Amino acid sequence: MTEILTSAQMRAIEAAAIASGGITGLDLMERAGQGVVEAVFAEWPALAAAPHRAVVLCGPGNNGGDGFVVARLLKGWGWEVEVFLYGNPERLPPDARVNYERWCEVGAVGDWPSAVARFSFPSFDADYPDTDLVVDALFGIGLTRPLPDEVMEVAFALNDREQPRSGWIVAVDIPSGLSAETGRACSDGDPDRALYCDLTVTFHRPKLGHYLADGPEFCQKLVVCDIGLPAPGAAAREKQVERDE
Ligand SMILES: NC(=O)C1=CN([C@@H]2O[C@H](COP(=O)(O)OP(=O)(O)OC[C@H]3O[C@@H](n4cnc5c(N)ncnc54)[C@H](O)[C@@H]3O)[C@@H](O)[C@H]2O)[C@@H](O)CC1
Ligand SMILES: [K+]
Repeated sequence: MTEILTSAQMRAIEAAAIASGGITGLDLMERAGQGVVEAVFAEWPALAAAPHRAVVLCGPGNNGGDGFVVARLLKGWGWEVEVFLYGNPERLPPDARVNYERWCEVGAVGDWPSAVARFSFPSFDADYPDTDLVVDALFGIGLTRPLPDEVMEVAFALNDREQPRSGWIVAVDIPSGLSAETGRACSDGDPDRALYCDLTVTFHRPKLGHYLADGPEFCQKLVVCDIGLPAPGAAAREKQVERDE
């Protein structure tokens, strides 16, 4: 049976693994980004066959940090990558900040008004070449309140599937706007206040929100990626082995 976690359980597992000294948050973030790229290439082999164009939307927390890793890795594959940050780079949490800096060594970061302009009609339609992949690294399991209006401006454009110029959309951990606990958009009643994705790549174990309520519709295909965290009960088993020796 698949084990499904709450956000709090996932945080506790990550914190325990980091505290044990076996792995750093930065390692986990790198593996998360690698897992997203691998899942994208496995899902759409044509994207792995030659460099394409991506837009990476990064948020103000560690989900955004995963996005900077994905951007750097895709650039390493020869892709053309545009990155936009919703938030203040000075206030990124430490691991996300490191990956922001690493990205800045190889590419530019647009601010959020530029992202809104990028996806506004009619410029989205007329002024920009097709994008093959949008990476949603805005909010993950840390989303605590409804998506801000300026983020929804971009999400509405991407959710409009009559305008297929954005290519495939991959969600890092969970589609932005969706509660990892309830599977509903964090909103005061608008069920569409989240980003509809084609592929969702989550880490270690699925979360409740991937399966409950509207979760499956927002996530579409769900891939669970191993980022090197211990399996449930592993710590207890290790202690048992120590006692037996
Ligand atoms: N070491 C780690 O903690 C790891 C975290 N990972 C990634 O980190 C994510 C969790 O990171 P965080 O806990 O930083 O959370 P998020 O990155 O999901 O978002 C938290 C940030 O968004 C802000 N926020 C929340 N709701 C908002 C709203 N409606 N409007 C504006 N700002 C809002 C919070 O104040 C905080 O700054 C996971 O989903 C996963 O993608 C992975 O890299 C694996 C390792
Ligand atoms: K996300």
